[in-house]
Amino acid sequence: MTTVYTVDSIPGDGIGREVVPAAIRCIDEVARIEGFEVTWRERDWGSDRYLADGAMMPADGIDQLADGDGIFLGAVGQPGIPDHVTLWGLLIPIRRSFMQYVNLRPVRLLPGVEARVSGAEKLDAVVVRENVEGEYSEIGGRAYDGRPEGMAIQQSVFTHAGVSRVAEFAADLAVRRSGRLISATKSNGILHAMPFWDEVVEETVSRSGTVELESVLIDALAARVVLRPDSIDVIVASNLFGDILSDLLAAVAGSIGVAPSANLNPPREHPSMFEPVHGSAPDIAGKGIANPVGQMWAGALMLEHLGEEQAAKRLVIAFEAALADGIRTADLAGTASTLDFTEAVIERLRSAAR
Ligand SMILES: NC(=O)c1ccc[n+]([C@@H]2O[C@H](COP(=O)([O-])OP(=O)(O)OC[C@H]3O[C@@H](n4cnc5c(N)ncnc54)[C@H](O)[C@@H]3O)[C@@H](O)[C@H]2O)c1
Ligand SMILES: O=C(O)C[C@@H](O)C(=O)O
Ligand SMILES: [K+]
Ligand SMILES: [Mn+2]
Repeated sequence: MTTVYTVDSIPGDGIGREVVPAAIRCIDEVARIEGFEVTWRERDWGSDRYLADGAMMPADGIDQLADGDGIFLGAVGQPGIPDHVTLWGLLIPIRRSFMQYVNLRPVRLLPGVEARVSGAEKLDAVVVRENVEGEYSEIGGRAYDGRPEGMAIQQSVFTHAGVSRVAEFAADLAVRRSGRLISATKSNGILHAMPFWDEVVEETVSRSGTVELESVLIDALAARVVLRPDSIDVIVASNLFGDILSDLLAAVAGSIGVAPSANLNPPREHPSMFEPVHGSAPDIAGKGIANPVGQMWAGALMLEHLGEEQAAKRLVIAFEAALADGIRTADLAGTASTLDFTEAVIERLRSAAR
């Protein structure tokens, strides 16, 4: 009997609507080759829906996703709508409702891509970003809007459970890689939350036995990413620090357009969500030039999560081969369109399967 996976696809906004269909074509192709099927439940959720109905997704949107095997997201965000409305109306509720507390963001220099800084040739790292608490919180408020007394207060939330589970995940990953783990911190300036982060990370990682833990202040770590990218393997970081570091590392690896992310619910009690690191890129949306590699790689992470490791490998090998052959989009100084690149990947999937 053929295995069938049910995946909710949410292309969302901007280039999400270009790179999601591109990646789906490739996933369907590897599924055919490997002999399984994906039933896509396409959701037209996002900014257009918000403008028409006042909500990014239906009131029972989370329930609709709950029984699926995974969620395949493009990006949300559109000029004219405040970015917190689009993020908190769709992306963040999904991450939180499904306890996707790990945001896994691998990054490495892909074949054929020119290193932007020296040392990036050997860049091969993973950011383990805390994904449901930290600096992202609903706790706070505004007062006296529009008056000189106008103010905003935003509380960070760091819990023992939240920090230790993400640290444990990162330590386990470090054990399977170099054995080294960097914790991004700011315990010199952030008086309560970051010393707490340090303590809980240290206590958790020490239980893992062999992992060599290095706490690095986030400002110095940002510089180190650029100056010595090859000195970095696994990083565990709070929600905001991990967000910033992942764009920075992606840029060092050539383009934000190639970076994938997996929003994981490690106990597998709920579906996980796979998306590129990048956003809806309104500056290039509709031009057909977006790099679909980040979305394709996110698709490979999803296939791996589903247990289809062979299919995941095939997909990564195929987009790497297309890049190595010089087929590259404009962000990587190439001339290929999204469609050209996608066709090139499909061609390589087919010829490798022959
Ligand atoms: N997970 C998400 O849904 C998510 C992530 C980040 C940003 N956003 C939203 O996206 C919107 C735009 O945000 P931004 O401009 O800060 O970040 P962005 O990632 O959308 O774009 C930053 C720059 O990178 C380029 N870029 C991004 N992806 C690319 C790709 N695949 N190929 C080629 N070039 C690419 C863009 O053209 C732009 O110049 C905002 O509304 C923001 O809130 C959403
Ligand atoms: O988490 C966010 O802030 C949205 C986006 O920037 C991301 O990296 O997923
Ligand atoms: K995204
Ligand atoms: Mn981001």
